[in-house]
Amino acid sequence: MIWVPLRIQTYFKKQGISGPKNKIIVGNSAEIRRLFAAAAESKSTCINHDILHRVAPLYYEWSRNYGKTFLYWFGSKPRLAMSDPDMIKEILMNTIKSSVWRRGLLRLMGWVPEIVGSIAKMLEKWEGIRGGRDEFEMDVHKELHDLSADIISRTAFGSSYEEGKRIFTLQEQQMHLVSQALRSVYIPGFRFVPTEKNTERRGLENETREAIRMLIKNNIRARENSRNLLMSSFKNQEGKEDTLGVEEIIDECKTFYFAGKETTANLLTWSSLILLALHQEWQNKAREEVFSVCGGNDLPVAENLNDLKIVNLILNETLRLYPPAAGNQLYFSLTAVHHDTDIWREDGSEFNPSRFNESRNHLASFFPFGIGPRICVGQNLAIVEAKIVLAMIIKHYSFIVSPTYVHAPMLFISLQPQYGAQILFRRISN
Ligand code: HEM
Repeated sequence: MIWVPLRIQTYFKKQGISGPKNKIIVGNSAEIRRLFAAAAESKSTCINHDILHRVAPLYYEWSRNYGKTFLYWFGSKPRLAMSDPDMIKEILMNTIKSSVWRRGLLRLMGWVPEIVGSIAKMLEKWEGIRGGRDEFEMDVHKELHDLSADIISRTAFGSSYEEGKRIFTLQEQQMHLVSQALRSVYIPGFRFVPTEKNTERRGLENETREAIRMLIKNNIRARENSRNLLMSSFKNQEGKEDTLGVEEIIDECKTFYFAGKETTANLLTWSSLILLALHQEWQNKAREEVFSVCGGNDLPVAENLNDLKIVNLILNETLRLYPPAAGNQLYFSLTAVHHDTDIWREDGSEFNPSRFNESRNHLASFFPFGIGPRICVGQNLAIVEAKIVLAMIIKHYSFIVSPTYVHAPMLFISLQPQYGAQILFRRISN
């Protein structure tokens, strides 16, 4: 408890890496909690994309005192924060082992009609809300979460949001508990102590597993998909062919449900709506492109997607400024690298999608989906989904942020708008 942390600190010190003072058992947990609480309370009077102090407050604070690479302690666990692309690449490419998710989502283009159908259903609902008015206001954050949940349920499990709803609700409740746990002191083995929160966590975990088990059992298509995605053989860590057991399949389905819904919904919220509502010139450019590529077709088809180049630039710029996924061990580094003005020049905190027209110098200067063996398997699905959503919304509505919108990005497992995403829509076509 004393010697191991001391040895680790001395080891890093010799390499010129220091950090905030470690306290026995609790590490820097108290400061981490304080920094996050202060960030959540901070309000800015103007909207800008300089968000590091809000979404990665500990990186923001400590990197100023200890440099871009520093050591801090999450309870008794050491963590190395860094924003040097070479180091990050080295770690993500060479030291992290791959999980079984390496088959990828082969049927992606075949899923386009399902994705389009799901969005059309959401837009029908929006028309109901508009109720013939020229303009209407809506908090799109929840809408886009439901949409993303529906799409992941249909594409990966062959079921609908209604069927998967219980699983999403359970996962949201788990998210709250996990988020609380992440901000409290880490004590090895404490999660096995039967406290109220731990019992609740275990109950939710068991119920989620049971719900997925039933979904796989009852829904024939879900069963086929899970066989395709998960039950086929894969190469294990020793390079030998292997298959998954039922409990492992349930584990992987859980990841899939969670990873697929949260991140994509947040990408959609930031890119499709908040950022384009704030940057009308890019909204207009994207609309012109969508009309010219998709023509009179009301609904985009798979063949249109590659030609949506401006939409692609906008999505990349959103993923750079507002990287949605926080599950990554290197999250703080990810946000820091994406906002680093040494890498992205002095306008690094501005929304400028055309920067992605230039080639990048370094693989690890932009990695919203991770790098190396654990790179996100859902990235193509996420991009295809986001392109179609953007294209379909932009064809029907122009939009600005509502005067009630408060720009407050907050890290809550993934990157969310703390007070919602209130957007004013105006219908532009019938
Ligand atoms: C904008 C959307 C998304 C972002 C930004 C994102 C980001 C990421 C990142 C950074 C990782 C790597 C985590 C690590 O290093 O451990 C990851 C892993 C993963 N993602 Fe995504 N993701 C997105 C959408 C999706 C979707 C739609 C799916 C499923 C259909 C998905 C499924 C997964 C899975 C299963 C893993 C774990 C892979 C493994 O452990 O080998 N993700 N994602």
